[in-house]
Amino acid sequence: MKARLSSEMLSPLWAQLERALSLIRHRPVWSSLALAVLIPLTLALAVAALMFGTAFYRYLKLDVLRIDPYSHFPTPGKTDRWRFVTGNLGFIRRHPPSEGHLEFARRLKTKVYTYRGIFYSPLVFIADPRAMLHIFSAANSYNFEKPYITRLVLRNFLGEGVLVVEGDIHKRQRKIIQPAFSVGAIRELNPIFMRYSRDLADKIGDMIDRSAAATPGKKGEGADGINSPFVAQPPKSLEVSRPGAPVLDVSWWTTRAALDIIGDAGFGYHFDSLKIDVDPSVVEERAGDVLGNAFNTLFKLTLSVNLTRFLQLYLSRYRLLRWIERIPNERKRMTQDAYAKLEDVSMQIVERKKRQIRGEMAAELAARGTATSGLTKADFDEKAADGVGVAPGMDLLHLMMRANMAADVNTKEKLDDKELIGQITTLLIAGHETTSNQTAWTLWLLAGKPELQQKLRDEIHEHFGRDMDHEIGYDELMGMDYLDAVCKESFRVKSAVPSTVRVSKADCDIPLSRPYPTRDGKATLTSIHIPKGRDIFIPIQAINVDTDIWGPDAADFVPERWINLRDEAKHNGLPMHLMTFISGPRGCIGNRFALAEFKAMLCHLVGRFHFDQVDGWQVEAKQTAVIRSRVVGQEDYGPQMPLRVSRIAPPTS
Ligand code: HEM
Repeated sequence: MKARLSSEMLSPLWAQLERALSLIRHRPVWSSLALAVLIPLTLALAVAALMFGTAFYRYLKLDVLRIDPYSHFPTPGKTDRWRFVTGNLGFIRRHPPSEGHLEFARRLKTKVYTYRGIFYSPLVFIADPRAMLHIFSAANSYNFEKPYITRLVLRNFLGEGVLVVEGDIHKRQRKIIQPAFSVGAIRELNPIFMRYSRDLADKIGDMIDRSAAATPGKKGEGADGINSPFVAQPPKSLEVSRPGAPVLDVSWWTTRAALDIIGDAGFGYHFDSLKIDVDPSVVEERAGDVLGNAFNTLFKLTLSVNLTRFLQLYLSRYRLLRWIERIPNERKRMTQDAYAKLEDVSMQIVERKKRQIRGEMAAELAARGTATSGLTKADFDEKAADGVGVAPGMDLLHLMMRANMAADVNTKEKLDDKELIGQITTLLIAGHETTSNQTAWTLWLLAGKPELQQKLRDEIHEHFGRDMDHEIGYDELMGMDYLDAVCKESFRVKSAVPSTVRVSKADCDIPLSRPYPTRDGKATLTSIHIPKGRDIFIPIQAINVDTDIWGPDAADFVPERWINLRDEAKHNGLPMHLMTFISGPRGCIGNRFALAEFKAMLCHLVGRFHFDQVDGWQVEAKQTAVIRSRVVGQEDYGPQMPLRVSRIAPPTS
């Protein structure tokens, strides 16, 4: 029956193929046309038949015969016209990040359900903290990997970095790089965070002052005022700008600051992206920035996914079809070229650091007067833990490489050059748009609540002075209570990475904190059985706004909740009580770095300027790898976070 069904399904395809071949045999003039049109058409039909066949088979198993392990889970049913192609993903995409999933949870009255992805593939949604802690625990983390396609795409520009690798390779890499992110090491980076945050504020101040000095009515002579644009200022923002209170895309500027910070604090590279002139007529591409340019090319190539690329990626999830990804084409050639450039500059950075570190180690050993052959791992662990001896200016890569060069680290444990290069691009991608977008969203949240903005500003002035003329150290920055509450509340309500996905490496059972209803409502689910190879959606943002943990106002931005945390939040077992950075061995290694950098930027911006939302403009979240912002009706301008920025009022006395 099975054989007859499939031959019946395939017969039109064979007929087409035979026609194509006979054209080639009998009419040589047409043979090239046949090759160019009919054979690809036949193959496309074959692929389509395979996919629709798979989708229909899944539908039968899940919803008709109900013989799939997920059949008894609640499910939202049909929400998309092309349900066998996009499952429920169209509905999810039409909503802001996490909102589509939360809407399903509300409709189904549960935090555990399944929905359908591409070609009806079943995904499970689990917004249960106990399940999350189980998945991300040290014991289980490596049984839940990133999906193959995600790793394939990321590998294009992250090479063998810690974000991409899995299993024992990840364990080995993480062990070497972890000490570079210790409190002691981050403390030493504080001057870098502060310096670039001050530069960022100076740039914004410069634009406000130029707009204040504007001659109303004088148009189009460079950024000399209100009638001329500043760099990266869309025309609509220019139209609503006022003298002394221009509307600026703050995310564009925080992204530049974060890029400069990660370049300098991450691996000692100076992007100098904040040095750009605010006058668009003098904007120049920095020809010398090979690393930045190559990275941008790779980023754009990776993000532009047309139908062919989508099919290539989708089919690569099947082991037998992985060769498809290796077929040479123009995109592949461009990707390889850009990566070669990136690799070349990164290798120069690595080589330079190796020479520096050898010199440093020799000097340290000479100063100790010991006869040992080198510094040991304990030397680095000890230093990283208390910060003693982590010399100022030692960037993350420098610390990673020092630990990697310790005399007593087994050669097999060490990171090779390719892996070190992978860490550079990983730092760039993981540590740049995340913090910059988080900062931009926080300014927007504060702009919507001026009284909270002022409360934060008062605390900032207590520490930095009314004119922001004091420098403060890491410990003082971390000790600012209201700032801490604002940052954590922002991480909670606008998590820069709102979700991620994992795949089970083997059949497993995931425990739940409480029972949830089954599909027919007649029984309950007390744990979840996940078959090998199934995708699990990790709802970071949804757990962060769970009313059971955070109370009925969970969706609102209320920094005060951190001053007196609810017991349910206090004991949820997550780092900082949040899902934002997930947890365990695959949790965000840069969370301390992110927090310190974010706080420094916020202090310098809120301490010097007042931020307002633009009347009548609706800012919406759009999910890419991180959540970005755009304005409804101004989608053509792409991601932006326009806010009206003015200098704070001078003291009254
Ligand atoms: C607001 C800021 C940030 C947020 C919300 C954030 C969030 C996350 C999340 C959710 C993951 C796990 C992703 C997954 O496995 O699917 C992650 C991983 C990672 N993050 Fe962050 N991150 C932030 C900033 C940073 C910064 C500043 C750095 C570096 C300086 C960094 C470095 C990394 C690295 C290296 C990983 C991979 C860790 C591993 O797989 O072992 N992140 N981050």
